[in-house]
Amino acid sequence: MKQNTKIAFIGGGNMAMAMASGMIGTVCQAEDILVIDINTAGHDRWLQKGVKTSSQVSTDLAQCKVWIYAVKPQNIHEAIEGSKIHLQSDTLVISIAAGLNTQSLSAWLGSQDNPWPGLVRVMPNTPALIGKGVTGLYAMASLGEKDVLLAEQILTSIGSVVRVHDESLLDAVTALSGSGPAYVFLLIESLVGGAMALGLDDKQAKKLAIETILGSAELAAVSDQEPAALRENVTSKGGTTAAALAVFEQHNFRETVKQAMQAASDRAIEMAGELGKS
Ligand SMILES: NC(=O)C1=CN([C@@H]2O[C@H](COP(=O)(O)OP(=O)(O)OC[C@H]3O[C@@H](n4cnc5c(N)ncnc54)[C@H](OP(=O)(O)O)[C@@H]3O)[C@@H](O)[C@H]2O)C=CC1
Ligand SMILES: O=C(O)[C@@H]1CCC=N1
Repeated sequence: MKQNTKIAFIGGGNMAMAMASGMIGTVCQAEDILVIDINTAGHDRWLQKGVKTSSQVSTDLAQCKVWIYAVKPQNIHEAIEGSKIHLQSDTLVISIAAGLNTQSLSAWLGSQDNPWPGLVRVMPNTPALIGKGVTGLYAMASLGEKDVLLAEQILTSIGSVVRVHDESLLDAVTALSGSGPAYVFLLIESLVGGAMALGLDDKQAKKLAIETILGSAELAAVSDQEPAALRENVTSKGGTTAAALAVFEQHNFRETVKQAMQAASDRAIEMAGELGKS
């Protein structure tokens, strides 16, 4: 990435903050970022990071080669309408909004007859805050490979990137890694609750739960054994793990997870239908 490439976030909430935190000091400096957020309540957090913020668009936006729309899906059409006047012919636009597809977004950025060609749709996740995110990326076929590489370079600064060539798969990515951190936090909450019921205190329970998840994930990442084999390694015949797993099976754990992910994916498709009309 060229030095001093300017990057704008339109919407400066949780996800923009998570992404910018990973980007600053790796692919850019704080002064290379511009945040436009109509909600001034969060401006102080950005100023403390040394990032310029504004509650309205200005010609500063035209100086930014990369625009990242990081508003809620229901606000993106309005945000595009309010900013697109500053688009330059080489602006690379990245949308992180769940559900909304490139067909709607590129028509809003350009027009129905002349859709904006320079668009990448991505699905990051909140561990980006500590550089451990994982992002699904779909690039429109009309986008030049140089811009795809630029998008990948920016996103690699907040973790790893998985590119998909069929846009509909981004809804599956949303159901897995986009929403996934919430599933893991729910698991941590449940483990802590279970441990406290068994007598451990909150601090002990939290440490044991988090370290177990961290260690298991790292083991799965480096091991040449499949997750199922790693699970079997823990499960002694007639032992404690077998007793616990039997309860999970009785309550259809796998089916529950599958149904939850289906609901997330269905909701992404539903939002695209509700909001994605030009
Ligand atoms: N949170 C997550 O884990 C993930 C979220 N996403 C996607 O990221 C996007 C942002 O989510 P999140 O960061 O949680 O949302 P937030 O609500 O935290 O942040 C969005 C910010 O944008 C502001 N805003 C609203 N309209 C405009 C506008 N027209 N111009 C400029 N700013 C505006 C909002 O102000 P106000 O509060 O006044 O509305 C708010 O401060 C969503 O589209 C979501 O689908 C993707 C992956 C993971
Ligand atoms: O809950 C949501 O809609 C967003 C998208 C993925 C994570 N958070």
